[in-house]
Amino acid sequence: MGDIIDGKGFAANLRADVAKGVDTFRAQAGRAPGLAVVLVGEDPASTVYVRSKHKACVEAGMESFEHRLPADTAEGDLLSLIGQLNADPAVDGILVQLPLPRHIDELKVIEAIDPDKDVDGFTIGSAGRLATGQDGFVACTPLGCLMLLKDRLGDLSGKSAVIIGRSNIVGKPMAMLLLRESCTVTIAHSRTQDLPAVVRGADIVVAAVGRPEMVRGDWLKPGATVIDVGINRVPADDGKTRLVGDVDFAEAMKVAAAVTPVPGGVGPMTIACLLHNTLTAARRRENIG
Ligand SMILES: Nc1nc2c(c(=O)[nH]1)N[C@@H](CN(C=O)c1ccc(C(=O)N[C@@H](CCC(=O)O)C(=O)O)cc1)CN2
Ligand SMILES: [Mg+2]
Repeated sequence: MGDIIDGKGFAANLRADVAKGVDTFRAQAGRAPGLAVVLVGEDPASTVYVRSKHKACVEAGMESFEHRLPADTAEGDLLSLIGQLNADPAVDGILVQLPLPRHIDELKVIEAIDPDKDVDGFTIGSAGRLATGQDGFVACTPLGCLMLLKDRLGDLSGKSAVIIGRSNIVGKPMAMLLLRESCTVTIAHSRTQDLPAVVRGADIVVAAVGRPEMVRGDWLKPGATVIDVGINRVPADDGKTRLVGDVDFAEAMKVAAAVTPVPGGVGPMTIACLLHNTLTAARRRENIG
Protein backbone atom coordinates (compact mmCIF):
# COMPACT_ATOMS: atom_id res chain seq x y z
CA MET A 1 0.00 0.00 0.00
CA GLY A 2 1.34 3.42 -0.94
CA ASP A 3 1.47 6.46 1.32
CA ILE A 4 -1.08 9.25 1.21
CA ILE A 5 0.64 12.58 0.57
CA ASP A 6 -0.90 14.99 3.07
CA GLY A 7 -1.26 18.17 1.04
CA LYS A 8 -3.64 19.66 3.58
CA GLY A 9 -1.14 19.27 6.40
CA PHE A 10 1.76 20.52 4.26
CA ALA A 11 -0.33 23.55 3.24
CA ALA A 12 -1.15 24.32 6.88
CA ASN A 13 2.59 24.33 7.73
CA LEU A 14 3.38 26.52 4.73
CA ARG A 15 0.67 28.98 5.75
CA ALA A 16 2.11 29.10 9.29
CA ASP A 17 5.59 29.80 7.83
CA VAL A 18 4.15 32.57 5.65
CA ALA A 19 2.43 34.08 8.71
CA LYS A 20 5.82 34.24 10.49
CA GLY A 21 7.34 35.84 7.38
CA VAL A 22 4.51 38.39 7.36
CA ASP A 23 5.32 39.38 10.98
CA THR A 24 8.96 39.97 10.05
CA PHE A 25 7.96 41.85 6.90
CA ARG A 26 5.62 44.12 8.87
CA ALA A 27 8.38 44.93 11.37
CA GLN A 28 10.77 45.84 8.54
CA ALA A 29 8.42 47.58 6.08
CA GLY A 30 5.97 49.13 8.53
CA ARG A 31 3.01 47.69 6.64
CA ALA A 32 1.41 44.35 5.83
CA PRO A 33 1.66 42.63 2.43
CA GLY A 34 -1.52 43.31 0.42
CA LEU A 35 -3.39 41.01 -1.97
CA ALA A 36 -6.17 42.25 -4.26
CA VAL A 37 -8.63 39.55 -5.32
CA VAL A 38 -11.01 40.30 -8.18
CA LEU A 39 -14.14 38.20 -8.70
CA VAL A 40 -16.45 38.89 -11.65
CA GLY A 41 -19.89 37.28 -11.38
CA GLU A 42 -21.25 34.73 -8.94
CA ASP A 43 -19.96 31.35 -10.06
CA PRO A 44 -20.53 29.24 -6.90
CA ALA A 45 -17.13 27.48 -6.92
CA SER A 46 -15.26 30.75 -7.62
CA THR A 47 -17.17 32.46 -4.81
CA VAL A 48 -16.05 29.72 -2.38
CA TYR A 49 -12.41 29.93 -3.56
CA VAL A 50 -12.34 33.72 -3.26
CA ARG A 51 -13.79 33.53 0.25
CA SER A 52 -11.13 30.95 1.20
CA LYS A 53 -8.38 33.19 -0.22
CA HIS A 54 -9.65 36.18 1.75
CA LYS A 55 -9.80 34.15 4.97
CA ALA A 56 -6.33 32.67 4.41
CA CYS A 57 -4.90 36.14 3.76
CA VAL A 58 -6.38 37.58 6.94
CA GLU A 59 -5.21 34.56 8.98
CA ALA A 60 -1.67 35.07 7.66
CA GLY A 61 -1.77 38.73 8.75
CA MET A 62 -2.00 40.14 5.22
CA GLU A 63 -4.30 42.84 3.87
CA SER A 64 -6.98 41.44 1.58
CA PHE A 65 -8.66 43.82 -0.86
CA GLU A 66 -11.72 42.15 -2.33
CA HIS A 67 -13.31 43.46 -5.51
CA ARG A 68 -16.58 41.76 -6.41
CA LEU A 69 -17.97 42.91 -9.73
CA PRO A 70 -21.29 41.99 -11.36
CA ALA A 71 -21.33 39.32 -14.08
CA ASP A 72 -22.14 41.92 -16.77
CA THR A 73 -19.13 44.12 -15.97
CA ALA A 74 -17.67 45.59 -19.16
CA GLU A 75 -14.17 44.41 -20.08
CA GLY A 76 -12.98 48.03 -20.12
CA ASP A 77 -14.14 48.57 -16.52
CA LEU A 78 -12.27 45.45 -15.39
CA LEU A 79 -9.14 46.62 -17.22
CA SER A 80 -9.31 50.03 -15.54
CA LEU A 81 -9.68 48.40 -12.11
CA ILE A 82 -6.52 46.38 -12.83
CA GLY A 83 -4.77 49.60 -13.87
CA GLN A 84 -5.68 51.14 -10.50
CA LEU A 85 -4.47 48.06 -8.60
CA ASN A 86 -1.18 48.07 -10.55
CA ALA A 87 -0.63 51.67 -9.40
CA ASP A 88 -1.76 51.15 -5.77
CA PRO A 89 1.30 51.01 -3.45
CA ALA A 90 -0.65 49.00 -0.81
CA VAL A 91 -1.26 46.18 -3.31
CA ASP A 92 1.62 43.70 -3.72
CA GLY A 93 -0.31 40.96 -5.50
CA ILE A 94 -3.25 40.94 -7.90
CA LEU A 95 -5.39 37.94 -8.65
CA VAL A 96 -8.31 37.73 -11.05
CA GLN A 97 -10.35 34.64 -10.25
CA LEU A 98 -10.88 32.38 -13.27
CA PRO A 99 -12.97 31.53 -15.17
CA LEU A 100 -14.21 34.97 -16.24
CA PRO A 101 -17.63 35.47 -17.87
CA ARG A 102 -17.58 34.64 -21.58
CA HIS A 103 -17.86 38.21 -22.86
CA ILE A 104 -14.51 39.05 -21.27
CA ASP A 105 -11.21 38.19 -22.96
CA GLU A 106 -9.29 36.33 -20.24
CA LEU A 107 -5.90 36.71 -21.90
CA LYS A 108 -6.31 40.47 -22.30
CA VAL A 109 -7.29 40.85 -18.64
CA ILE A 110 -4.42 38.71 -17.34
CA GLU A 111 -1.96 40.58 -19.55
CA ALA A 112 -3.06 43.85 -17.93
CA ILE A 113 -1.59 42.70 -14.58
CA ASP A 114 1.86 44.09 -13.74
CA PRO A 115 4.18 40.99 -13.83
CA ASP A 116 5.74 42.19 -10.55
CA LYS A 117 2.28 41.81 -8.94
CA ASP A 118 1.28 38.66 -10.85
CA VAL A 119 1.10 36.32 -7.84
CA ASP A 120 -0.95 33.82 -9.87
CA GLY A 121 1.93 33.55 -12.35
CA PHE A 122 -0.48 33.62 -15.31
CA THR A 123 0.92 36.49 -17.39
CA ILE A 124 3.05 35.81 -20.47
CA GLY A 125 5.85 37.67 -18.65
CA SER A 126 5.69 35.22 -15.73
CA ALA A 127 5.55 32.20 -18.06
CA GLY A 128 8.55 33.58 -19.98
CA ARG A 129 10.54 34.20 -16.81
CA LEU A 130 9.88 30.62 -15.67
CA ALA A 131 10.82 29.20 -19.07
CA THR A 132 14.07 31.18 -19.16
CA GLY A 133 15.06 30.60 -15.53
CA GLN A 134 14.58 34.15 -14.25
CA ASP A 135 12.94 35.32 -11.03
CA GLY A 136 9.20 35.63 -11.41
CA PHE A 137 6.03 34.11 -10.04
CA VAL A 138 5.14 30.48 -10.63
CA ALA A 139 1.47 29.52 -10.92
CA CYS A 140 0.23 28.35 -7.51
CA THR A 141 -1.03 24.86 -8.39
CA PRO A 142 2.16 23.62 -10.14
CA LEU A 143 4.28 25.32 -7.48
CA GLY A 144 2.33 23.41 -4.81
CA CYS A 145 2.80 20.14 -6.72
CA LEU A 146 6.56 20.75 -6.91
CA MET A 147 6.77 21.45 -3.17
CA LEU A 148 4.97 18.17 -2.40
CA LEU A 149 7.26 16.25 -4.78
CA LYS A 150 10.45 17.72 -3.31
CA ASP A 151 9.24 17.08 0.22
CA ARG A 152 8.53 13.46 -0.65
CA LEU A 153 11.44 12.63 -2.96
CA GLY A 154 14.17 15.17 -2.18
CA ASP A 155 16.38 15.53 -5.25
CA LEU A 156 14.31 15.02 -8.42
CA SER A 157 17.29 15.04 -10.76
CA GLY A 158 17.24 12.32 -13.43
CA LYS A 159 13.73 11.16 -12.63
CA SER A 160 11.32 10.51 -15.43
CA ALA A 161 8.17 12.65 -15.13
CA VAL A 162 4.99 12.39 -17.17
CA ILE A 163 2.51 15.25 -16.99
CA ILE A 164 -0.93 14.48 -18.36
CA GLY A 165 -2.47 17.75 -19.56
CA ARG A 166 -0.99 20.72 -21.40
CA SER A 167 -2.87 23.71 -19.97
CA ASN A 168 -1.14 27.07 -19.59
CA ILE A 169 -1.93 27.18 -15.88
CA VAL A 170 -0.90 23.67 -14.81
CA GLY A 171 0.63 21.34 -17.44
CA LYS A 172 3.08 23.70 -19.12
CA PRO A 173 4.41 25.45 -15.98
CA MET A 174 4.66 22.04 -14.26
CA ALA A 175 6.82 20.83 -17.15
CA MET A 176 9.09 23.88 -16.83
CA LEU A 177 9.45 23.38 -13.08
CA LEU A 178 10.33 19.70 -13.40
CA LEU A 179 12.77 20.47 -16.21
CA ARG A 180 14.40 23.04 -13.92
CA GLU A 181 14.81 20.18 -11.39
CA SER A 182 16.56 18.12 -14.11
CA CYS A 183 13.77 15.60 -14.60
CA THR A 184 13.25 14.01 -18.00
CA VAL A 185 9.85 15.47 -18.81
CA THR A 186 7.07 14.23 -21.09
CA ILE A 187 3.84 16.19 -21.57
CA ALA A 188 1.07 13.82 -22.58
CA HIS A 189 -2.32 14.99 -23.89
CA SER A 190 -5.48 13.87 -25.67
CA ARG A 191 -3.57 12.95 -28.85
CA THR A 192 -0.83 10.96 -27.09
CA GLN A 193 -0.68 7.42 -28.43
CA ASP A 194 -0.85 4.56 -25.91
CA LEU A 195 -1.07 6.86 -22.90
CA PRO A 196 -1.01 3.97 -20.37
CA ALA A 197 2.35 2.80 -21.79
CA VAL A 198 3.75 6.36 -21.60
CA VAL A 199 2.59 6.77 -17.99
CA ARG A 200 4.02 3.34 -17.08
CA GLY A 201 7.51 4.69 -17.77
CA ALA A 202 7.23 7.48 -15.20
CA ASP A 203 8.77 7.79 -11.74
CA ILE A 204 6.58 10.90 -11.28
CA VAL A 205 3.05 11.25 -12.66
CA VAL A 206 1.18 14.55 -12.56
CA ALA A 207 -2.42 14.17 -13.71
CA ALA A 208 -4.13 17.41 -14.76
CA VAL A 209 -6.70 16.58 -17.39
CA GLY A 210 -10.05 17.05 -15.67
CA ARG A 211 -11.31 13.52 -16.40
CA PRO A 212 -12.60 11.65 -13.35
CA GLU A 213 -10.44 8.67 -12.32
CA MET A 214 -8.93 8.32 -15.80
CA VAL A 215 -5.50 7.12 -14.61
CA ARG A 216 -5.81 3.50 -13.54
CA GLY A 217 -3.61 1.44 -11.23
CA ASP A 218 -2.25 -0.70 -14.06
CA TRP A 219 -1.01 2.46 -15.84
CA LEU A 220 1.52 3.08 -13.07
CA LYS A 221 5.09 1.94 -12.59
CA PRO A 222 5.37 0.20 -9.19
CA GLY A 223 6.82 2.69 -6.72
CA ALA A 224 5.83 5.81 -8.72
CA THR A 225 4.87 9.07 -7.02
CA VAL A 226 1.47 10.31 -8.19
CA ILE A 227 0.24 13.90 -7.98
CA ASP A 228 -3.46 14.29 -8.76
CA VAL A 229 -4.47 17.82 -9.77
CA GLY A 230 -7.99 16.88 -10.86
CA ILE A 231 -11.02 18.13 -8.96
CA ASN A 232 -14.09 16.46 -10.48
CA ARG A 233 -17.54 16.38 -8.96
CA VAL A 234 -19.31 13.09 -9.78
CA PRO A 235 -22.62 11.52 -8.69
CA ALA A 236 -22.38 9.58 -5.40
CA ASP A 237 -24.32 6.46 -4.34
CA ASP A 238 -26.48 8.47 -1.92
CA GLY A 239 -27.80 10.67 -4.75
CA LYS A 240 -25.49 13.54 -3.78
CA THR A 241 -22.11 14.28 -5.37
CA ARG A 242 -18.54 13.55 -4.34
CA LEU A 243 -15.14 14.86 -5.39
CA VAL A 244 -12.69 12.63 -7.24
CA GLY A 245 -9.39 13.32 -8.92
CA ASP A 246 -8.06 12.35 -12.35
CA VAL A 247 -6.52 9.23 -10.78
CA ASP A 248 -8.34 6.15 -9.49
CA PHE A 249 -7.06 6.63 -5.96
CA ALA A 250 -7.80 3.14 -4.57
CA GLU A 251 -6.11 1.44 -7.53
CA ALA A 252 -3.16 3.82 -7.53
CA MET A 253 -2.52 3.24 -3.83
CA LYS A 254 -1.97 -0.47 -4.54
CA VAL A 255 0.84 0.20 -7.03
CA ALA A 256 2.38 3.61 -6.33
CA ALA A 257 4.74 4.56 -3.50
CA ALA A 258 2.71 7.68 -2.75
CA VAL A 259 -0.43 9.41 -4.04
CA THR A 260 -2.10 12.77 -3.33
CA PRO A 261 -5.76 12.40 -2.33
CA VAL A 262 -8.68 14.46 -3.63
CA PRO A 263 -9.77 16.38 -1.65
CA GLY A 264 -6.91 17.22 0.70
CA GLY A 265 -3.97 16.90 -1.68
CA VAL A 266 -3.00 19.53 -4.24
CA GLY A 267 -6.07 21.80 -3.75
CA PRO A 268 -5.06 23.26 -0.36
CA MET A 269 -1.54 23.90 -1.70
CA THR A 270 -2.95 26.30 -4.31
CA ILE A 271 -4.08 28.82 -1.69
CA ALA A 272 -0.99 28.33 0.53
CA CYS A 273 1.25 29.04 -2.50
CA LEU A 274 -0.77 32.15 -3.30
CA LEU A 275 0.11 33.49 0.16
CA HIS A 276 3.74 32.45 -0.35
CA ASN A 277 3.87 34.32 -3.69
CA THR A 278 2.22 37.40 -2.20
CA LEU A 279 4.79 37.59 0.59
CA THR A 280 7.55 37.20 -2.03
CA ALA A 281 6.00 40.00 -4.12
CA ALA A 282 5.87 42.31 -1.07
CA ARG A 283 9.49 41.55 -0.15
CA ARG A 284 10.68 42.20 -3.70
CA ARG A 285 8.78 45.49 -3.89
CA GLU A 286 10.34 46.64 -0.60
CA ASN A 287 13.78 45.20 -1.46
CA ILE A 288 13.69 42.96 1.61
CA GLY A 289 15.82 39.74 1.39
N1 LIG B 1 -7.00 33.14 -10.57
C1 LIG B 1 -7.10 31.80 -10.35
N2 LIG B 1 -8.19 31.15 -10.71
C2 LIG B 1 -8.25 29.80 -10.48
C3 LIG B 1 -7.19 29.11 -9.84
C4 LIG B 1 -6.04 29.86 -9.48
O1 LIG B 1 -5.03 29.33 -8.94
N3 LIG B 1 -6.03 31.20 -9.74
N4 LIG B 1 -7.31 27.76 -9.50
C5 LIG B 1 -8.61 27.13 -9.57
C6 LIG B 1 -9.46 27.29 -8.35
N5 LIG B 1 -8.75 27.40 -7.06
C7 LIG B 1 -8.27 28.60 -6.72
O2 LIG B 1 -8.57 29.62 -7.23
C8 LIG B 1 -8.76 26.35 -6.10
C9 LIG B 1 -9.29 25.11 -6.41
C10 LIG B 1 -9.37 24.12 -5.42
C11 LIG B 1 -8.94 24.34 -4.13
C12 LIG B 1 -9.09 23.34 -3.05
O3 LIG B 1 -8.61 23.53 -1.95
N6 LIG B 1 -9.83 22.24 -3.28
C13 LIG B 1 -10.16 21.28 -2.26
C14 LIG B 1 -11.56 20.76 -2.48
C15 LIG B 1 -12.57 21.86 -2.43
C16 LIG B 1 -14.00 21.39 -2.56
O4 LIG B 1 -14.47 20.70 -1.65
O5 LIG B 1 -14.65 21.74 -3.57
C17 LIG B 1 -9.20 20.10 -2.29
O6 LIG B 1 -8.75 19.73 -3.37
O7 LIG B 1 -8.95 19.56 -1.22
C18 LIG B 1 -8.42 25.58 -3.83
C19 LIG B 1 -8.34 26.56 -4.81
C20 LIG B 1 -9.40 27.69 -10.74
N7 LIG B 1 -9.37 29.10 -10.80
MG1 LIG C 1 -13.64 34.27 -22.17
